[in-house]
Amino acid sequence: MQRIIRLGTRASPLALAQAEETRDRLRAAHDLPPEAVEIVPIKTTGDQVLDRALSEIGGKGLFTKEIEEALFDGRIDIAVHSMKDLPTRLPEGLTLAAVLPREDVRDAFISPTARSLADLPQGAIVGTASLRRQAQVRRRRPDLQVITFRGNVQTRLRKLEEGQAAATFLAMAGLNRLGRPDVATRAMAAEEMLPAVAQGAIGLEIRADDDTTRLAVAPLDDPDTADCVATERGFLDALDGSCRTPIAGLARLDGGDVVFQGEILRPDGSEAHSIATRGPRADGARLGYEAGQLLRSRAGPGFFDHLG
Ligand SMILES: NCc1[nH]cc(CCC(=O)O)c1CC(=O)O
Repeated sequence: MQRIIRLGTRASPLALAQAEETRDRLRAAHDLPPEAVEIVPIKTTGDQVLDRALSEIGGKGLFTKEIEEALFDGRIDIAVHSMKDLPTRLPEGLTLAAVLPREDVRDAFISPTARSLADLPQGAIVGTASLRRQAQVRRRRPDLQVITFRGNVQTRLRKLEEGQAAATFLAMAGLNRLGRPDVATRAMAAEEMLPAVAQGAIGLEIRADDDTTRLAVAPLDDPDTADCVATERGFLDALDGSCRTPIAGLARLDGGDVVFQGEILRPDGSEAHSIATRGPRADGARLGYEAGQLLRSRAGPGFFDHLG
């Protein structure tokens, strides 16, 4: 009898869409019947805190801890994660077995009235819960007022319609996976807003000793995405991946090379440091890590004072 493969994921519409994509790819790779792959929605700490900026609660893995527990307990075989939400160091006994082909890496600018960030009137209100986007907006447009903005796509669009803010941002990847690319007023180029590390990538985490599942997910791995994400996560790892440091990073391939760009900012946008580097794609993780170390030393100890 065919073993049932259980996919664990958050219960949000985006998380479910990502799990469905994983299920479809698994079924196609092994010619499996529908009942062979089951999706198990799991509530996480991050899902239960809706009224505060996530950064205020602190701690890494807000969206992953309960799902990893289910993996350890054997309630699921594969944890499907937005790589963006996955801490750089995985718990002992778990491993990243595959990274799916990346969606659009860019951030979407969303506004009922303006065409772009530069186009917003002086002093306009912009809503986002992301520390990175808050810092990048303040850096580029110090005149704007930034407020914390959370909730799903529908909630945010309603808040925009009500005039609570003139604009917001969401990952293009999420909008595309939800079948709502129309929500984006414009996709922002990386030069305008450098995306979060691993944005648009889905990772499959399994038990390190589960060889059956490792073999099952192997054909789903996209080496191009995996090498880029490894570079970006190396960068994040060197910077300690603190939830309170706005960090952005994007790697692309150019032949056999990985081309990386990274940025760290003060939350108020008063200071930013960026770095660009390239090297053999096989060395991506080390390259990213070294870029992070260099940026850390360039920024100096004072830069991280706000962490206190
Ligand atoms: N932090 C929440 C989160 N985690 C992943 C995505 C979008 C999908 C992705 O980047 O892969 C989002 C929402 C957003 O940033 O708009």
